[in-house]
Amino acid sequence: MTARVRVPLLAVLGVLLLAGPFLGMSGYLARTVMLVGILSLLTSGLNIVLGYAGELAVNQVFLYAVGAYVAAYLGSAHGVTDVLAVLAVVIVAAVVIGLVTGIPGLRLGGWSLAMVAFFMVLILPSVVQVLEKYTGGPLGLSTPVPTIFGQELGERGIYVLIVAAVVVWFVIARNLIKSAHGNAFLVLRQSPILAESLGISVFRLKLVVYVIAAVPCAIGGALFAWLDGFIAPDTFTFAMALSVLAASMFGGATSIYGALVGALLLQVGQQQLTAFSELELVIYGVFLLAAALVFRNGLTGLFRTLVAQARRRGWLPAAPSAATSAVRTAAPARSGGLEPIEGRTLSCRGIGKRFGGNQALDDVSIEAVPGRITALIGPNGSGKTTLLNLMCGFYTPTAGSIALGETVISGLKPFKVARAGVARTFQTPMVARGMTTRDFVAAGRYTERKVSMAASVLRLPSYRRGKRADEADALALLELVGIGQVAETEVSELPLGTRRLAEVARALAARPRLFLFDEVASGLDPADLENLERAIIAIRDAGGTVVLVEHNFPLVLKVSDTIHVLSRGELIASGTPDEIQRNTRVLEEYTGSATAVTDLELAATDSEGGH
Ligand SMILES: Nc1ncnc2c1ncn2[C@@H]1O[C@H](COP(=O)(O)OP(=O)(O)OP(=O)(O)O)[C@@H](O)[C@H]1O
Repeated sequence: MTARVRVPLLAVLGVLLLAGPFLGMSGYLARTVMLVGILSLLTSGLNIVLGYAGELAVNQVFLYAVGAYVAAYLGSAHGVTDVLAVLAVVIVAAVVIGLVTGIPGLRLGGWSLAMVAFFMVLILPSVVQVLEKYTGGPLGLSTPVPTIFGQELGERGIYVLIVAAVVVWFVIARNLIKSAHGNAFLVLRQSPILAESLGISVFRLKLVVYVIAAVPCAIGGALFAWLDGFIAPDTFTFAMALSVLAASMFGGATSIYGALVGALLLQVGQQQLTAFSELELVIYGVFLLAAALVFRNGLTGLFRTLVAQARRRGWLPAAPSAATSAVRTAAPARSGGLEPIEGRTLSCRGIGKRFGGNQALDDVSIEAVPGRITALIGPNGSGKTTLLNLMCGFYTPTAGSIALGETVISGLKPFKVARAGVARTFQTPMVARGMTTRDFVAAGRYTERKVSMAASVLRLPSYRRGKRADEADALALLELVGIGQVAETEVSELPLGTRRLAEVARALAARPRLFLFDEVASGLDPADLENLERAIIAIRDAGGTVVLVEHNFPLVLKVSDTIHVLSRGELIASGTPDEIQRNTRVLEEYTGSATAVTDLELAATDSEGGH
């Protein structure tokens, strides 16, 4: 469904839903709609933190309780019932709790964070007890009727408030996720290593996602307190935490509206199964297992797969590509060249790297200069990738230092090295699932052209300008590496060779000063190889500093200005391709590897014949 149809359709549905009670909707149905809405807020919170930050932080019920108690306490103890004032306090409370639990929790990450989150839900009754003076303890707390500008909200008013809050939240979530920030979240979920190499501080972004995800949960709590007019600790149970998890898995954690689908299923299911309430945990367990086994991306994922299959078989028309052609015309025509790049000299001085008892690199000193291609070759296990990982901050040298221009980059975190102007590709290409090739390439510019989250949510002109420029840039770069035709294809579905070229375009998008290509030619067919060669030469000609770690000797001999040869962690030769081809030490070292020597000799013959 195109946005032109979807947006008005959703708007009409939203208005009909809002007007429900005025059009004769029954009280039971209205309550179901409100409960689905509230549960969808919690599910959306979990979806954001699990589906995008990749952290199983199931603390939504804790935040829900915080929202509910804040609303109830402000109303009953201080007479503050104004919806906007209370929601403002609730949001601040969610942010504070998000920060206080997220900063230590996210440092631990993984299962430790999941345990912390479960623990938060388990200790809730004790917290309520300890704070009895404010929470009413096990007896609970009644919540005065909420007001807006001094007017009390009746039943219909509360209904409109809840539905409006849910609609507003989903618009916010949608706008955020469908922006460069959402793409950065997807990169983060796919691989923290990839995120860091794009200049993203993984810890900071995870914290931001975690805090954002806390907000709808706490708002849901306040709405629930107003809906029922009374809250008690037995509302905020472990079973509820599981129901949120089940709703997320059913709807699909990376689908924006999957939270609504999951919440609807769970809420309606719960209402139908009240006779079996003692079996609640068992039922959720079965739900979770079924969701995990049958459809890993939830019902919305299943729906998307079915639509994609129907399109492939021609039962449905192909996906609209109007957006592509619009962007295509917006892309500046470039004659295969690049804008000038301000390359920087990379200096590695006396580099040593030890892994336990294994000296992977010993006293290696090399330099790569702007406007030149510097290749790093050597047999398997000679230390090439280790050196590359040192250059981009994934390892810290045990001896020596690395500088980019005047800046010492060894010892910096990878995202800081990336921000200093270092971009890399990976031996096994790393791409994020759930985004187009064009968006993946544009993600390379995430830290360069930052449009704030607020501007993205509000779709301000700065957001639109940034998006247009990023898309045009990404398309031009895809054209440059010869794969413009896959701009709208899901990047994770590209074949290996095309994925490698997409990575090169992504590296270029960051406008770095130093390019590190790790075995970028492996797996490429001749046509792709030609495109790659052209791109590397374009980078060099534009003034970039290029380091090429490669086993493809014909390519190395053809494009390199300088070649450094590593063997068992030591630098055994440096020179021009001609010098290296005739270096007896290099040929001797390669004799240890039958394929390598054949490759090098063959390559030498090839390149001589070729020139
Ligand atoms: N994280 C690590 N922990 C322990 N040892 C490592 C680690 N990374 C690399 N090594 C070791 O360092 C040495 C150099 O490995 P490296 O991967 O850098 O070689 P390479 O030249 O890139 O090889 P290839 O061409 O096969 O990729 C090897 O002995 C390897 O086992």
